[in-house]
Amino acid sequence: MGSVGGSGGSGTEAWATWGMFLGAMGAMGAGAYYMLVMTGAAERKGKRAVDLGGGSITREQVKSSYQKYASFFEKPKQIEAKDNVPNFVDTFYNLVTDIYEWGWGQSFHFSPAVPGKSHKESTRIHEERVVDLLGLKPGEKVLDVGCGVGGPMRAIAAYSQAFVTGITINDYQVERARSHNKKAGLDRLCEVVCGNFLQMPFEDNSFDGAYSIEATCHAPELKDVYSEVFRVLKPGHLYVTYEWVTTPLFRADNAEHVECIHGIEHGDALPGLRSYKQVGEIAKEVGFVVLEDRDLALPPAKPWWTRLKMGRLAYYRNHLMIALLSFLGIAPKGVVDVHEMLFKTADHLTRGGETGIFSPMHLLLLQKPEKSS
Ligand SMILES: C=C(CC[C@@H](C)[C@H]1CC[C@H]2C3=CC[C@H]4[C@H](C)[C@@H](O)CC[C@]4(C)[C@H]3CC[C@]12C)C(C)C
Ligand SMILES: C[S@@+](CC[C@H](N)C(=O)[O-])C[C@H]1O[C@@H](n2cnc3c(N)ncnc32)[C@H](O)[C@@H]1O
Repeated sequence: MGSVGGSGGSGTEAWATWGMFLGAMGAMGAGAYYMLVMTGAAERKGKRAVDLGGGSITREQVKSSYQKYASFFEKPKQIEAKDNVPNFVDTFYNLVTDIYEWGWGQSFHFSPAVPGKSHKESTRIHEERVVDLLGLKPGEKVLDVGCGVGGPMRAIAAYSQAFVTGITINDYQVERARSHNKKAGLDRLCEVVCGNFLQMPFEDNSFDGAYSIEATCHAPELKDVYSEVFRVLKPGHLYVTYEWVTTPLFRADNAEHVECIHGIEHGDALPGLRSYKQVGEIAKEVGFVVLEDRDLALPPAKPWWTRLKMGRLAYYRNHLMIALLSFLGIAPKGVVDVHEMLFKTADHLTRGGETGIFSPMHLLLLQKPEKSS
């Protein structure tokens, strides 16, 4: 029998076996460490798998908060009660903000793919378009309606040198956005306020421009948020919004279309998607002059959903990782359910894009008239 430390051939074999065993253990450990700590899912962005939490919700409350979120869509649908919506949206962002940052980045929106450019560059191009449309100048004051953790805000401030004020209903996002602004050295230009965009804590006629990127879809009544933007914007000045809508290809009598749109609403905290036609009409009702009303997703733009679709393999890996972290007690229990919900919504969004029945980037360029009627 060869023993460790014994002499002769069998002793050498035993050492070799031990060496191989330890090597394999080391490689597995390094692999697990890489998976859990180092990999940043689709991209690297400052959140790690081991940091995933529930925003401002305590670890213990994540599971019950998710159950509460899901129950909003059960009958009778609480989501249909207008007053419940901001609270419900706040809960949603407590649940998803860390996962979004970890798996997508600091800009919580889609962008048309740009040939030869990375996702990061395409995202920036989509954000900088806002500056060009608004004609923003250094030193002007612009409002970001529904700012998330501030990816667009920082790109827009850096590109225009304008002062950006962002508003979000979610206080965890305020904390994240302020920390990112500071790290990026942009806190001189960017400020973040926690509040409801249906009743904004800003003076009338106080902004030189305003924009919203994939945020007003959370408003139970679009008219309410557009009226608020109208109120705080200086006369003659511009508002750009990228809206989530159903397109002319959507058929309300097609069961597959309806199922896909409901899937998008459930996975993205939406009180009900509006049609491409409604958004422009509502803007006019509020008093805006509509300067542009078009879908940025239409060709020649390249698909916005390829990034989502291509990430599928990474989502499976993420799911395993989250399940393991949750099992080990590192991630809060309900995070697995939240991730599963996002997994499903990724499919619905991709189908919405591929069939062309849904767009997350219907552009409205609106002007507040010099004299309001
Ligand atoms: C504008 C809104 C959010 C748009 C997007 C930023 C997010 C919509 C769906 C999200 C995701 C889906 C799948 C997730 C994946 C399973 C996970 O492993 C990593 C994160 C995802 C890719 C996640 C990232 C953000 C989205 C693309 C709404 C809410 C109005
Ligand atoms: C999908 S995120 C988009 C964030 C940001 N525009 C971006 O592109 O990164 C939607 C944002 O709208 C905000 N929001 C939704 N309803 C709101 C409300 N009633 N008042 C203020 N913010 C709201 C959310 O908190 C979130 O920050």
